[in-house]
Amino acid sequence: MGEKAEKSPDGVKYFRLSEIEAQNSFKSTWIIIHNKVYDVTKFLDEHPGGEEVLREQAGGNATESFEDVGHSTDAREMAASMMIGELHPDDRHKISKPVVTCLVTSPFLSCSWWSTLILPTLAAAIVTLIYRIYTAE
Ligand code: HEM
Repeated sequence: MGEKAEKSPDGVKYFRLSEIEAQNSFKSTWIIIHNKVYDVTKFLDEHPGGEEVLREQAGGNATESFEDVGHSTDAREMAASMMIGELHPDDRHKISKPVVTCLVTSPFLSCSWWSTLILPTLAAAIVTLIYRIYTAE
């Protein structure tokens, strides 16, 4: 009870995360991208990126993988035609990741926890090394 699909005030169908997670088979494959729910069952063997990548995300949050690929506008329009509803607002926190504060940004690295830790540490180590060499004599 309570954990059933509902409609938002503007008529969008809301799915609970538990309902979406159950759609992870060949018979029915749903994925979540930006809190929207897509039924990609019929699209599996048409996907230019292959069905395997979609099946790996089945029943779960595919937002990051979808954006990492840098899908075209065409791809986004195709996705829109497969949208069947949205993740229930009360379940959205369950799939969102904690926000990483980016201390160091570099064009070669994306902001990740290790780059924010390793880069400053490495920089400090190099400065210390140079300082030691200059003050050795
Ligand atoms: C409804 C969702 C999706 C649609 C409509 C879609 C559609 C497409 C389309 C049309 C392309 C061709 C390139 C382009 O136009 O950007 C493509 C490529 C690709 N897609 Fe998707 N995609 C979806 C979801 C995903 C997800 C969730 C993943 C990863 C888990 C993924 C992984 C890829 C990869 C790796 C390629 C690149 C293939 C290559 O360049 O050889 N796609 N997709």
